[in-house]
Amino acid sequence: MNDEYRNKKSNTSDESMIPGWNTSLESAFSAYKGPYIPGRISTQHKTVFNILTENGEIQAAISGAMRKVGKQPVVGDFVVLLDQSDIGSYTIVDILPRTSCLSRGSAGESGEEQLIAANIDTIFIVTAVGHDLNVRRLERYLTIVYSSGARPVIVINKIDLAGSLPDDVSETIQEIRDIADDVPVITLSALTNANLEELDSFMNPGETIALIGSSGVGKSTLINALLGHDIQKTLSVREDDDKGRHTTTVRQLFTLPNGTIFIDNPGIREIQLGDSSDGIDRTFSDIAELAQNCRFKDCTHRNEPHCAVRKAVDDGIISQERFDSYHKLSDELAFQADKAEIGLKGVEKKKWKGVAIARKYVKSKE
Ligand SMILES: Nc1nc2c(ncn2[C@@H]2O[C@H](COP(=O)(O)OP(=O)(O)OP(=O)(O)O)[C@@H](O)[C@H]2O)c(=O)[nH]1
Ligand SMILES: [Zn+2]
Repeated sequence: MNDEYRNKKSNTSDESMIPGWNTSLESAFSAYKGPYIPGRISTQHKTVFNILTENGEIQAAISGAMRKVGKQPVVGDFVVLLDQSDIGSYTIVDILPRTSCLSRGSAGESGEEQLIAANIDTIFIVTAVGHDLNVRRLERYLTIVYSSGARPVIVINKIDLAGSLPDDVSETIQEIRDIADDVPVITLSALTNANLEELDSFMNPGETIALIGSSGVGKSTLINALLGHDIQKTLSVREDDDKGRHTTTVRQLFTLPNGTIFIDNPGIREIQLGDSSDGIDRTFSDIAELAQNCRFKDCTHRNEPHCAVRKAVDDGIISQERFDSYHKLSDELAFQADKAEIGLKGVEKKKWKGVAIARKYVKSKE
């Protein structure tokens, strides 16, 4: 634990309750006179936000004026709240200037981009030795991070498995170091904690970090290792949802004992890259493997002669259901890609779990 930070925390004003609050925010906020307090969005619900303030964690919605102009805060935003705590109410009336914004953009005609999180200083791009380790994928993640304005750090997790894999991991890691240029590349194991301390120099008190990377690379495990607890247990908050039902949510913004702030939310987790064939190949690796024996390199396994995949279905090696589902998903992904839609809008998430949707374009931030 950083002593300097501990001292700062124990004897500063109430605003130190707002993780990441600093002097430039202070001066931006000083324009507000009256019953206003600052806060930071910690969790985003449909219309309500959880906000960390000097009065503790509160819930508020945005003002009508903000709604009218389409101003939407996201996790990590520093906001201005109209404090009507005497009547038990707070309203978000403004968003303080952002230092970075992580978004996924649609390349559609509207050019609309979907903001996911704001004011992230550093993004750990997490990958893992094994299937996920891929130079091209990392290049795309780097594009996202660069356009967000945050500083990228490449984290190669599961290094404990390196020795037991058939392929030469060290060669790929060297390739990654080559394309990474001056971006730090850290190899570690979130499971055994090997090399975990190499992340220390990127985790400064008061700075905000987010993790992006494919599902299963170990983002949760890494956060747990850094936190030293089981995060689900530590950070779950029981509260009422928009319909008044009790729910358990995991706080999306939290502070580590050393004062580093982490943002981990579904929107960030859903940033998955890769062209559609990538995702399909991962989900249907058996079919992808067989497809190497099809006569045509671009065989769609429908009508082409000498299709090894259809033969495997005929031979009962691959079930008809699996084959059908493969085609169904390929079609849907192709459709999605054509629309160049980024996001999971209108798609049942469950169905898509584990499938990397084509996220063809990453719009740079405004
Ligand atoms: N061998 C090994 N396994 C690991 C390591 N880190 C995580 N795992 C395992 O990898 C699996 C996935 O880890 P998670 O932390 O759930 O991955 P995630 O990136 O959070 O996945 P999503 O929640 O889907 O985004 C789990 O079974 C972990 O135990 C590691 O360093 N070494
Ligand atoms: Zn084929």
